[in-house]
Amino acid sequence: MTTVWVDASAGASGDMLLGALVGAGVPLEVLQAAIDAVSPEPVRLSTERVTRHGFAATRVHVDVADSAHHRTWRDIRALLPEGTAHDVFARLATAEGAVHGHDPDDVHFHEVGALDAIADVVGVCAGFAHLGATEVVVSPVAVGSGSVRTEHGPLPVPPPAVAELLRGVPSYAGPGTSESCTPTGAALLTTLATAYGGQPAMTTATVGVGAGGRDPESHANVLRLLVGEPSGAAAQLHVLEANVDDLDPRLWPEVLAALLDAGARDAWLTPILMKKGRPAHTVHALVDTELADAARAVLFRETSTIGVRDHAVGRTALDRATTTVAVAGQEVRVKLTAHTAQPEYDDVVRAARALRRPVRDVLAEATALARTTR
Ligand SMILES: O=C([S-])c1cc(C(=O)S)c[n+]([C@@H]2O[C@H](COP(=O)(O)O)[C@@H](O)[C@H]2O)c1
Ligand code: NI
Repeated sequence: MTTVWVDASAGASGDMLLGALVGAGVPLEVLQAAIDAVSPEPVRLSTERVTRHGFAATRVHVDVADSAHHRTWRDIRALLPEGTAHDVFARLATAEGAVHGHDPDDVHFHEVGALDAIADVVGVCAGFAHLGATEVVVSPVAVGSGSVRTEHGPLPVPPPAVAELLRGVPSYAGPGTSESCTPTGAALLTTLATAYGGQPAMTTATVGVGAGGRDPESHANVLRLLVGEPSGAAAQLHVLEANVDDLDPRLWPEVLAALLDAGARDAWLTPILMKKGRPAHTVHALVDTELADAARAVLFRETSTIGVRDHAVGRTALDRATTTVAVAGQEVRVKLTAHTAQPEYDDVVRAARALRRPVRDVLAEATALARTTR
């Protein structure tokens, strides 16, 4: 399992991503070979060590022979096999088609001609594949502010294609006073991302710092990749909450069950006194980022709430394992940590009923047995 966290707090572009991948240890030859396999004309990659506001970074130069030749998505699709690079271009073409009111097939890729875009997209996808990324978490994306000069005159930042590509994705202006995230950068991030948010719990092995061509006064214009292994400690979770004063109380157990079925790690109620002295409940669900939407949907579907709060929370969990002990021949699963041995209560009740013994006796015996087997 390899986790990659993309720090896009200074924005993203194809060349920043290429630089960060090389900085994180992906051999340039891997990127070059992937591009050579599809490019209709020669493309040459080279690297340069640069500094951005005092920070060392890798810049990848993409030299193309015919930067004036514009290709449409129809042309490029014919060059690309099915796969992630194909998906990135399809997203880009769909977004461009939407904002210009064109058929995606007829979309021309901007400014520098399609070869440069092919190199960026194919190279970046090959780089992530080389890392073996199983989880790609993308930070909120800085898009910049102000305006950007294009062939067609000035465009507001974020330019229309970026705004379209980042629909449903956390983004903000960030430190840049011009365009920080290009359409190619946005298409790459949103195709590769498996989740969005701050750095996930991980043990970082390598850090890649990628620079593009611009070196503005305002900030270090770099994109960082943290590459490592996922770790269970201090996971980033969410607590969803809603105060409810008008639900038939008989429904609450099913609401909690539905939240757990939707993948919540825990779901619980607290009694509260609401405005106008009304007795009510707060329903809470502890969820992983990627399951928050599903749990939120349960709250809207199964309760009468019209709003759900969301707090990002840290959580430090002890490593745990499950063992099975036999109490007078009855199997009881026990959850073990370095400090605790906790029999599964449902198993204990089933065993106690089968043995016609008090639940607390079976609980004590299962706990003692688990401690001796540890
Ligand atoms: O020329 C056009 S139509 C144009 C449109 C847009 C839209 O967002 S729509 C953006 N741009 C700018 O082109 C450059 C190159 O972007 P890449 O993704 O190809 O690197 C960039 O500055 C875009 O904002 C041009
Ligand atoms: Ni455009």
